[in-house]
Formats: sequence, C-alpha cells, structure tokens
Amino acid sequence: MLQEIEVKLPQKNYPIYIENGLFTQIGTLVRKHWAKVQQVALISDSNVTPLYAEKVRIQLANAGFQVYLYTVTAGEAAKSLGVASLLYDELLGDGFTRGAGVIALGGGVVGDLAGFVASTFMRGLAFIQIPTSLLAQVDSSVGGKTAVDLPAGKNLVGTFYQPDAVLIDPATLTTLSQRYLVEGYAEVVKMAAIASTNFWQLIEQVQSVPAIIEHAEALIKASVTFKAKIVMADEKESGLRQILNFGHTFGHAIEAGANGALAHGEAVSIGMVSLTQCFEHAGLTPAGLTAKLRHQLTAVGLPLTSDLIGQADFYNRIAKDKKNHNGRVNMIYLKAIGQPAIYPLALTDLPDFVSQHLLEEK
Ligand SMILES: NC(=O)c1ccc[n+]([C@@H]2O[C@H](COP(=O)([O-])OP(=O)(O)OC[C@H]3O[C@@H](n4cnc5c(N)ncnc54)[C@H](O)[C@@H]3O)[C@@H](O)[C@H]2O)c1
Ligand SMILES: O=C(O)C(=O)C[C@@H](O)[C@H](O)[C@H](O)COP(=O)(O)O
Ligand SMILES: [Zn+2]
Repeated sequence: MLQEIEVKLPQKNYPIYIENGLFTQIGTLVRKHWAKVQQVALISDSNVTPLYAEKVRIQLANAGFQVYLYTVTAGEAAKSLGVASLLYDELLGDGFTRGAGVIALGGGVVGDLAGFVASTFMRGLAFIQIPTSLLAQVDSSVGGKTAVDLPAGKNLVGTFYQPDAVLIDPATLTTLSQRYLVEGYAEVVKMAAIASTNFWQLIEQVQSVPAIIEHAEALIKASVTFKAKIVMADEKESGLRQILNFGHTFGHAIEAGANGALAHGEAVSIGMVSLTQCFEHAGLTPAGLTAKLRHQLTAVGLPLTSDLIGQADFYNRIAKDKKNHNGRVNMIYLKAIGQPAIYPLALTDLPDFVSQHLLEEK
C-alpha cells in the first residue's frame, strides 16, 4: 500500500511516498505534482542509470514529459562545482527554461548535486527526489539540504531547497552493494539514537546485514517520519535541526580527510562512537551508552575508529564546521537514547578534550 508522510513547511508542503514497487507509478505521481512541467532533467549516476533510468524515462514519457537524461560518474567526486557547472551547460544547451523540472535518481550524491543544480539554475527549477540508496531513502532525500564539496571540506557550498515530492521504492535496495547498504544504515542508527527508545528498540531487531533488508520499509518509515518532524520544527537549522548532525562533526572531518576511502555513513559511524566515548568519559553521557552504540554498529560491520582522529588535519577541518559560532563548535551528544543535547565547545579546547577523553583512553 502506498504510504504518504507529509512534510509541512511555511513555504510549501510536500509528500514522501513509500511503497515496494512504487517505480511502476512514477509517471502518475510526478504528473500529479507537476501539472504544467514539460521538460525534465533526469540526473543519475553511472551505476544507477543502467539499472533504472530507462524504466523511469519510459514512465515519464508516458506521462507526457520530454525527458533528458544526464549521467554523472558515480562517487562523492561528482558533488563538485565543476560537475554542477557542466550540468548547467548541458541544461542550457538542451534549451531548459524556468518551467522545467529536475529529478534526482540515485543515492545521496546525486540527490545533493541535482538539488543544488535545481536550486541555482535560472534561480530555481522544480525538483523531485527519487532516492535509490538506503542512505538517500532514510535521510538525504528529505529536508532540502543540497550541497557540493570544496577541497577544504564537505558540503561547504549549498542551499536549502525543498523538493516537491520524494518517491521511495525500497525494492531498489536489492541492487545496492552490501557496503552501501550498511553505510546507509549508519544514518538509521543515528536517527534512532537521537529520536527515542521506541526507535532504538526497532533497530535492535537488526543484528545482521540481511536484517537491514528484512526491516527496510519499517526503518525508512521511522527515519523519514522522525526527520520530517525535526525539519518541520527547524527547516534552516537555526537550532534543533543540528541534532541530525550527531556524529557528523567528527564524521565530516574523517570522511574528507580519508580522501574517498570512507563512505559518508562509515565516517558517521566512527564519528558517533568516538564522540560518544569522549562524552561518556567526560561524564555527560551515561556509562554504557558507547558500548550500546558500538554493539549496534559492529553487528553489521561498520567501522568504529580512525587514525585520523587527533591529527592536525582533523582539527583544521572541524574549524570549518558549519555549526561553529564565535569560536565554538556545537557538538551533539547523547544524555540518553532519544535525548540529544548540544555542547558548545571552544575550538581551542577541542584538542585537549579529545586527548583527555578519547586518545589517552586507547
Ligand atoms: N542532504 C542531506 O540531508 C544528506 C544527508 C545524508 C548524507 N548526505 C550526502 O549523501 C552522500 C552519500 O550518499 P550515498 O551513501 O547514497 O552515496 P552515493 O550516492 O555515492 O551512493 C552509494 C553508491 O551506491 C550506488 N547506488 C545508489 N543506488 C543504487 C541502487 N539502487 N543499486 C545499485 N547501486 C546504487 C551509487 O552509484 C554509489 O556507487 C554524501 O555526499 C553525503 O554527504 C546528504
Ligand atoms: O538533514 C540534516 O540536517 C543533516 O544534518 C543530515 C546529515 O545526515 C547530512 O549528512 C547532512 O548533509 C549534513 O549536513 P551539514 O550541514 O553538516 O553539511
Ligand atoms: Zn549524514
């Protein structure tokens, strides 16, 4: 049955549709939201295009859209100003104008890049997300954060630009590699840790990789319902939304410092564990919570540590975190499962904090 979760915001409302096999309804669903759109840019990547682009193109063509497919090379490197600029040129060359629409078909990389292009080309085209990785289905397709990276760090150029709809077909997860299924699950663990003990009990049923697929629909529904609630309360991240960054202060620095060796969710997994270990040692997180997190993440083979932590590059990258204010970085930690809190730590104190509470413990 088609499930619908509504994201209600001051400027617009939009639905997140979830159904196994939803791909057969894409034409109808997109037309429902885009009555007047004719030209559509379908942006995907070199792994997803051969699997799903033709299916989607036919559906859209049958619904009366004129579809242009643009395929970027799979991987984080596509989230760059250079690739965005190539896409602008292609759109111009193909005669795209303001009434057109952009559809992201792929993982979080395609979603962030296509959303960025949609939000900036001619000051904004209509935008729809069709996420195909677990990470994109549970997190990145919802909430309107779009971005490209700079050499200095992740997501340093971007916009808040909400889609008109999010179309999730969990059946696409059957073609996703185990590595990316598991890294996407790290964001589910993040959501559960900050959301509630109920959500945590749900993920406790996942003690192996096949269990992620088995419970996929429930995990997606719980994640997007929770994320939608946070986004509705604080769309532009002036306060509460920062909790969705649990694990990311360390995670972004580790991911960027690893130069492509770590996927986003893998870095977030390391970020959540190392940060929680610091706060547990500092007495702000209750004893035993790091072990709980570790257990949940290792059950599916996620990494927990990185040698990058404590290096100069690690602190330099954290100094550019978007949550920094007045020389302090807002660290998200857990007072308990479902009780995230913000700890503004002076950047100058961070190396000592990490040495004292994490590195000396090793
Ligand atoms: N905007 C947000 O709120 C938000 C939230 C979380 C993460 N992100 C961003 O998302 C990105 C990570 O997303 P990701 O983990 O999806 O990475 P990704 O987009 O690189 O996808 C992972 C891999 O899976 C492939 N793939 C995707 N769907 C597939 C399918 N159904 N079958 C086979 N292969 C498939 C991709 O080609 C890629 O090789 C990072 O750049 C991160 O910063 C953004
Ligand atoms: O939607 C949000 O808000 C998030 O923080 C979700 C994160 O999982 C995601 O990685 C996001 O892109 C990080 O945002 P950033 O502002 O730290 O770049
Ligand atoms: Zn993330």
